[in-house]
Amino acid sequence: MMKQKLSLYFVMGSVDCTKDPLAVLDEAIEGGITMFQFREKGKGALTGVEKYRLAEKLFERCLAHNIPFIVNDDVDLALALQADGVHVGQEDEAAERVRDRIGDRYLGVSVHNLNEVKQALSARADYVGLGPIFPTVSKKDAKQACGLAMIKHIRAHEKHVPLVAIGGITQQTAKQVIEAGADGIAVISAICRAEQIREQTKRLYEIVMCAKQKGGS
Ligand SMILES: Cc1ncc(COP(=O)(O)OP(=O)(O)O)c(N)n1
Ligand SMILES: Cc1nc(C(=O)O)sc1CCOP(=O)(O)O
Ligand SMILES: [Mg+2]
Repeated sequence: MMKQKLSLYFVMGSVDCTKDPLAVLDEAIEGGITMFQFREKGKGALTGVEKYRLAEKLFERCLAHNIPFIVNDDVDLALALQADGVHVGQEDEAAERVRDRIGDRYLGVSVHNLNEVKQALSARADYVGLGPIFPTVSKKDAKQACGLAMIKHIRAHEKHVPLVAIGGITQQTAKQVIEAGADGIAVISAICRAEQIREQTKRLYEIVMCAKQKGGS
């Protein structure tokens, strides 16, 4: 179930969009995204009531289409909205504490190596986000790219962990990412920077689903 939801995970905030974020999300939903993360971060990001109002509207769209709505970093916001889950990184609120606060909502944890995967699992994470796989333009403080080899390494040691790969993934690389052992791809620019968001999202979805079918996951 979780592995299916991770297939095409769209991560986005207003800063990533060149047009109305609601219109971007609508098109991405029409294109077939399977999960959404509200990541309102970076220069010019909304805060306070404005951030809350945008989150509320994006959440409504996801609810209407049965797409899990995950909040990045901000556990208070996730609880206030009764969102489907939270995603935290190694420098955010500790995963164990987040799990205690959110109960059985989804918990995603960013990881960069096998040790962090094991820690995330002991904190009762529902999935891990491994990245950056490739260099990314969307996260200023991203670590060095770990490449497809890290996906293979983690999958060799943790056969069942729901794992989504993130960072610089495009239509050109999505197939290799799934073949390396990821259950899905998480993207910002491959959707936000697409000229035709609906069509490009649909293409990404087809690539991922086709690669997953062949790999039997
Ligand atoms: C699915 C997914 N994976 C990884 C991240 C990165 O989280 P983090 O390292 O906490 O960095 P920020 O996104 O908070 O800048 C993610 N957001 N989503
Ligand atoms: C939000 C995020 N986290 C990363 C990590 O490595 O943990 S890379 C990243 C940005 C992903 O955006 P794009 O698809 O445009 O490369
Ligand atoms: Mg974070």
